[in-house]
Amino acid sequence: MPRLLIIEDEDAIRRVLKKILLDEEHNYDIDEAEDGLKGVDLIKKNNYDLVLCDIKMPKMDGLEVLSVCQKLNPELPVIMISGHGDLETAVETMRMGAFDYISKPPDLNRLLNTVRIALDHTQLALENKQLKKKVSRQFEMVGKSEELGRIKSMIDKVAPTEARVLITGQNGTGKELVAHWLHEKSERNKGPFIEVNCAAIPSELIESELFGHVKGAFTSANKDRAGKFEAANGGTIFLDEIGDMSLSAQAKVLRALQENRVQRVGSDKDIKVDVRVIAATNKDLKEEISEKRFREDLYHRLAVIIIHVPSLKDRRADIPELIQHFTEKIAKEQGTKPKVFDPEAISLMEKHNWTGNIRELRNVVERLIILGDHKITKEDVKTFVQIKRT
Ligand SMILES: Nc1ncnc2c1ncn2[C@@H]1O[C@H](COP(=O)(O)OP(=O)(O)OP(=O)(O)O)[C@@H](O)[C@H]1O
Repeated sequence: MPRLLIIEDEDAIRRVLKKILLDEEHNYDIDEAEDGLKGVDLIKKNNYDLVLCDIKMPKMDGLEVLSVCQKLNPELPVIMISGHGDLETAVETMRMGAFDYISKPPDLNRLLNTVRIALDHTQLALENKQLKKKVSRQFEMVGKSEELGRIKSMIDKVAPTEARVLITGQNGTGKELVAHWLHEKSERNKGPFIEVNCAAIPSELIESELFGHVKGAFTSANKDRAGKFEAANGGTIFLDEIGDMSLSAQAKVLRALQENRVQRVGSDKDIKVDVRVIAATNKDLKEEISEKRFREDLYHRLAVIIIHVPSLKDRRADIPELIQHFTEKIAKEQGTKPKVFDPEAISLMEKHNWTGNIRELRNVVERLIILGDHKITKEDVKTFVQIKRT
C-alpha cells in the first residue's frame, strides 16, 4: 500500500487533497502534518513513497523540508504545492530536486496524474535497485584471503580512473569478475560493458567482430554492421584472452587505443569511440612478446595497471566461504534447503589438490550436495572428491 504524507498548514487544502487522493485510490495510506517541522519528524520515522509539501508554511517552509528530504532519502519524490505568488519559488524547487509542483487550488486531474507518475517512479527506482542488487550478487567476489582483499582494494583505487588494466591469471580464477567490478565502480557504469572472448572467435572474424564491417567487405558481409568497440562507446570493452588475438587485429586495437578511432572492415572512414579497455589473459604476455606473437607496444598500452588474480591454490583461505557461497547458490537453483558442510569436511576441502580453477570447486560442491546426505562429512569428501593431500 503506497504511503503518502501531506504537509500543509491550511486545514481545508489538506482535507481536499486527502479526499481527492482517497476517492481515486482507497489503497493510499495518507498521513498529514500541519507544518514543516512535524512533516520532517514523520519523514524521519516512517517510510513514505511520496510527500506533498506546501511551500509557504510557518516554522519550517517547503524549501527547508525539501532539502532535509534530499539529505534523508534523495529518491523520495516530493511534490510541492504552490500558492499565489510563489510560482517562481516552485520552479526553483524543481531545480533543487522536487519531483514536480501543483498550484493551489489543486486541479484534480493534474494532482492525480502527478501523484501517479511519482509513485510509478518510486516503484521503478525500487525495482532497479533490487535488480542491481541481484546483478551484484551474481558477480559477488567471495573470500577472505589477503590476496582477494588486495585485489578488491586495487579495484577500488583503479576503477574510478580511466587507466587501462590488464588482468592476469590462469583460467577460472575470477578475472571476468574483476573486469566487471572495474566497470561497475567507474564513472562509466551507466554505459555498456561489452565482453569479447578473443580466443572463441576465429582469427579471420575477430577484426569484423571488434570493429564491424561494411556491406561487401567479405563474402558473407551482406549488410553494414557495427563492431564491439562501437557498441562499447561510453562504456568499457573487456578483451578476454587477449593473448590469443591475431597480430593483425592487435595492430588495429593499438590504433584504436592510440587514436580513439576505429574503422569498420572494408571502410576507410574513421569512427570516433570513447571506450575504456580492460584486457585479460591467462598467458605470459612477456613470453608471447619474445616469441613475436604479441606486440610489445600494445602490451605497454594495455598494461598501465596489472591486476594479477592468483590461482585458488594460492589463496586457500577463500575456500570455506566459496563452499558456503556455492552451497547456497546451488540450493537456490534446485529449490531446496542448503546442505551443511561439517567443519572437518571443509578443512579437508581446503587441503585438496585443486587445479586452481574455481569452477572445479563449484562442480565438486555440487557433486557432494547431490550425492551426500543433509550433512556433508569428511567421509563424503574422501569418497567423492578423491582427496590428494598437498
Ligand atoms: N571470488 C569469487 N567468488 C565467487 N565466485 C567466483 C569468485 N571467483 C570466481 N568465481 C566464479 O568462478 C567462475 C569463473 O570466474 P571467471 O569467469 O571470472 O574467471 P576467469 O578467470 O575470467 O576465467 P576464464 O579465464 O576461464 O574466462 C565464475 O562462475 C565466477 O562467478
